[in-house]
Amino acid sequence: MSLTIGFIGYGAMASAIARGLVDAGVVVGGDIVACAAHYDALAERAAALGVRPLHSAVEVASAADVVVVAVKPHQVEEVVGPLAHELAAPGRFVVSIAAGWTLERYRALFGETEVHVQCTIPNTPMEVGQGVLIAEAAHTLTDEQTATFERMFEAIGLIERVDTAHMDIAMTIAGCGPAFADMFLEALGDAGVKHGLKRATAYRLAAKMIEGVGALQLATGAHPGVMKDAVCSPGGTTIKGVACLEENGFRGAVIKAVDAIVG
Ligand SMILES: NC(=O)C1=CN([C@@H]2O[C@H](COP(=O)(O)OP(=O)(O)OC[C@H]3O[C@@H](n4cnc5c(N)ncnc54)[C@H](OP(=O)(O)O)[C@@H]3O)[C@@H](O)[C@H]2O)C=CC1
Ligand SMILES: O=C(O)[C@@H]1CCC=N1
Repeated sequence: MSLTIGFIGYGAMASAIARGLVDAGVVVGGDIVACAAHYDALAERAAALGVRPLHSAVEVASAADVVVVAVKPHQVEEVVGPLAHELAAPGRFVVSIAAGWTLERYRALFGETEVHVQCTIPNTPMEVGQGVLIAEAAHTLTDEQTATFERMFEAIGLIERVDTAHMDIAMTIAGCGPAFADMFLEALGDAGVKHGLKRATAYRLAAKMIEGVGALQLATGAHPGVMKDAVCSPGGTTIKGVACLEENGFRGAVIKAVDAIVG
């Protein structure tokens, strides 16, 4: 794809997307430009992929065909607001990954200036081409820009379009969920070590198990309860652990964690 992709903010999520795009062959590192608050640290991080570090957001906005807004949500107004003129250049479009930012908020930010915007929420597994990208159903990309957007992100994950009203809950499941899954992975690793497994072995077993469970559910569409029942042999080992998780409010704790984010 002959495109320049610009990241305004090049932290954890932006660099995961960049790595995914380069490894998937969507672009080469030299087709990516980025800026951050601290130029020297950016230059070091960018070198890993051959990404071109720039000194300011306005330089990124002027150089890129696709501008990815990847600063913290509370910084979008201050950092991206003044760039409306550059972002409105013909052919250019914005992909926002900032939590809580919707098309309506960008419209208010840019006022009269017509900028093509697609709001999204990615997740960290994009780094290895196994991500999810929540995309707001309402957007202002042209058909051609939409095709470019889809070609870019389909290479590194599943694109799931949701209504504006469901952006926050979709973000919580797919965008925040990796941290919950990481905690589960870490806990299984600790338990494995407690019972004598090498840590690396325990993580490998737990990670592949989590990957496989996701793949099985996606392939069969089976109800998770049915999948769980298939593992629990009558009078067997698994049901003892399941009963213990129920006693400790495992599922309730997960639902409460989601409530804590979406309110
Ligand atoms: N992490 C995740 O899993 C996900 C994150 N997101 C969204 O992605 C965005 C970034 O999050 P994340 O990557 O985790 O955060 P990070 O803190 O890792 O990255 C933020 C980046 O913004 C840069 N920055 C700060 N101020 C400026 C500025 N004035 N001009 C240009 N760049 C600036 C920082 O620079 P420096 O490094 O020099 O300080 C850093 O590179 C957020 O909006 C978040 O909601 C969405 C989904 C998932
Ligand atoms: O924690 C955060 O705010 C970001 C948004 C979704 C995942 N990480």
